[in-house]
Amino acid sequence: MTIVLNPVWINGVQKLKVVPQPPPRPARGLLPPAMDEATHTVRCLRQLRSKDKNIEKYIYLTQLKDADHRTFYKLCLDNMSEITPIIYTPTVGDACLQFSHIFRRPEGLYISIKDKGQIGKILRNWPRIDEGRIAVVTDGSRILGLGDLGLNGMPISIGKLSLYVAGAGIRPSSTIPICLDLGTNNEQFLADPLYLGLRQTRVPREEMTEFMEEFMHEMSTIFPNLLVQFEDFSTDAAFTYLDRFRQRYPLFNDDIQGTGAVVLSGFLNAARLASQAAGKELEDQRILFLGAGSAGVGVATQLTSFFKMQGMSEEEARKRIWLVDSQGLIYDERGPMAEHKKQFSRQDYSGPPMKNLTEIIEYVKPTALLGLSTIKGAFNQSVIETMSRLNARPIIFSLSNPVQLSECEFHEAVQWSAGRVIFASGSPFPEQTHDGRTLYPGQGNNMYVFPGLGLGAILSRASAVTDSMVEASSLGLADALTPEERAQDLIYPRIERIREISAQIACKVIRAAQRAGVDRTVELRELWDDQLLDWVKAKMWMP
Ligand SMILES: NC(=O)c1ccc[n+]([C@@H]2O[C@H](COP(=O)([O-])OP(=O)(O)OC[C@H]3O[C@@H](n4cnc5c(N)ncnc54)[C@H](O)[C@@H]3O)[C@@H](O)[C@H]2O)c1
Ligand SMILES: O=C(O)C[C@H](O)C(=O)O
Ligand SMILES: [Mg+2]
Repeated sequence: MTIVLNPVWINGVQKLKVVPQPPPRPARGLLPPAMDEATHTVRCLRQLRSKDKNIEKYIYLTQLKDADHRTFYKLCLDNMSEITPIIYTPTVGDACLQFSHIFRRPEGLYISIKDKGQIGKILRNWPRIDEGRIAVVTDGSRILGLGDLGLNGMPISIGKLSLYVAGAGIRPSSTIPICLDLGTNNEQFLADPLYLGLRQTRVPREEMTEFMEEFMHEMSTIFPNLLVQFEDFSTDAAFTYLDRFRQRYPLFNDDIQGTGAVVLSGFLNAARLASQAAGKELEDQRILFLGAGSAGVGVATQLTSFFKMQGMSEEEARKRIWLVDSQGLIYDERGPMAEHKKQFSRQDYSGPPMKNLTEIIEYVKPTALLGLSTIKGAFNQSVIETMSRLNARPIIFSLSNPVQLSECEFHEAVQWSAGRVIFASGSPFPEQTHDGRTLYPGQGNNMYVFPGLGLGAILSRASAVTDSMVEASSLGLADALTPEERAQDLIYPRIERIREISAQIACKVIRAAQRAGVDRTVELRELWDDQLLDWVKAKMWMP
């Protein structure tokens, strides 16, 4: 790659900045005479649309990215709402299930338990060490709601990083998709002769922790400017390694923190609509969760901020939140429970275990019902009709992924609530017409947050990702709705505007990093807000 040194002014001082240049056009004769970029993008879009199955579209796009990443990202940017569901949720779920069968060429880094003791040596094999800025790391132990997929989880890291590039303009060469192979308990994969991972069950937790310590240490030594995003670790590992490493390295857990931020943002907008319709105050909201895993508890924790913004204490805020897991309503007298659930365990209920969701709704009288349970159809007609009887505009977020695990589909929520629902889902659903009106579902997926959160953390060279930075990303997203989007009752902006939104989120994150004193690009402190926004936008890579 050619390098050009461009003079730039920083705080009145002229410095030379390294600007990598695109590769030169192939020599005359090596391209057909009528080949031009714009028409080629149209050609690729036609080829993509000619495929019937989404998994074939996924394979086509993977190969296009490998052969010609500029055209791939141009296609993404020009067709965000069409392409995101293919390279990301929900199709990426099928890509993971079939990864060992559809695999063409390797992409990313594979580190296995067999590499313990020499992880640094393996990391040094990465061809672009100096450029590394963001790694998405999974151990494949809880891929979407699909369970333990072992090494087949790699497409999750790849898909998230494609959205970093498309959605936030992170330079492709600075992204590192990583899959840690610590074994799998997926018997079907272990028996599959094509499975690409180690043929062994998962290692005990103690051994995993030693591995993770070595991995994080070597990562920070070899890639000193790297932000790490943990993705789709099983519940206990997700909480354990976030707590263990977040003070020592710049990292965040997308399922706990990214999801918390995206749902807080959508909830802020939804609660305004619901409270207006009911003629009530924002502080009257009561939230019931189905699912108390890493995402459920992550979101519940972040939603306490909603109540604190209304002037409540932490304790009062928690009292507005009820959690249900596979055993039913979570309350102290039920008996021993996992550590992460305790903070939301109810002390004000002491009857027999309550398992039926409609009965729990009658007891709690929630204004909002949020699903992170992986249970398809859990929000059935009786559940939604009960929510609709209790609320002028019920808030229903059916957040489990992929689409076949969603607690309910948008058309069901519209029909059973007679068009009154305020709805968001993890996976995309088509819009609906009701009584001559077009209703749009929100996509409450962390994809709205992690690109901007990551961009802000990378550009400020934050030494840690603080709670205040995560919250700033959420408020940045909530504020990003345009008047037109608000007029259509949207609670999330349209995905086509993701670059603009990511830039706004990144600015809020940078300011939060500065307030927390974890920023290391200190010259950004001198910039006014509009200068900072311009600077962030100028940093974004364009295909
Ligand atoms: N929309 C998003 O951005 C987003 C982000 C993260 C996770 N998710 C999705 O959320 C889901 C859960 O993820 P997680 O990491 O919390 O998983 P998890 O395995 O940690 O948690 C699942 C939870 O659901 C509960 N559950 C299981 N069966 C139940 C039942 N029959 N009734 C009630 N509760 C039941 C479990 O007890 C557990 O508390 C997944 O489908 C994941 O894809 C969505
Ligand atoms: O990957 C997604 O689509 C969202 C989330 O991180 C999940 O695990 O479901
Ligand atoms: Mg995830």
